[in-house]
Amino acid sequence: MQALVAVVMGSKSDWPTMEAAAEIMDKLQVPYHVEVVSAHRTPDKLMDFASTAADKGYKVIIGGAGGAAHLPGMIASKTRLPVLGVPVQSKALSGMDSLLSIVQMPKGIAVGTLAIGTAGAFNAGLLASQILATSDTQLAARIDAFRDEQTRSILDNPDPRED
Ligand SMILES: Nc1c(C(=O)O)ncn1[C@@H]1O[C@H](COP(=O)(O)O)[C@@H](O)[C@H]1O
Repeated sequence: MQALVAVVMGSKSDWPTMEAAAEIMDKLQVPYHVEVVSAHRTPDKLMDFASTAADKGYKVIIGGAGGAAHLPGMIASKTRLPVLGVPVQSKALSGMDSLLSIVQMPKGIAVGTLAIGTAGAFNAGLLASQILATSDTQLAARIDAFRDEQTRSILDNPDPRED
């Protein structure tokens, strides 16, 4: 099946965070592609990836990186596709470095920045799915069902002392 979302990350060490994006897209049946690409370590591959992403049929790109996280911004500089950036939690600065590297884009090149860590990765997968759902009514229905399920699980068990 044609992958509609590309999930790229700066290192294999980012996968334990970025797999949360895959988790929600699996649940919502959104086809995606996963690959390590680094602005710093594989700069030519990054430029090639970003400049051919739209021709490959991707509609949204999720980029996760930690530390000096230039990856999402550099991808955004070479593609018109929406880029969602996930700051991976770093050891030295707990992800504040990743967050600020991704969020402080200069005017004119946009990256949508999510929260630090797995919650941000999960929401990046969800937001990518919501973007695709603007032109896919079946996916929209699956997202509504996911949200209903989430709401119901809270309303059905509101006592904080019980699992
Ligand atoms: N921030 C970037 C980029 C980039 O922005 O291109 N490439 C790798 N990295 C990050 O370096 C961290 C440490 O990587 P290693 O664990 O491989 O040493 C990872 O979080 C990765 O995203």
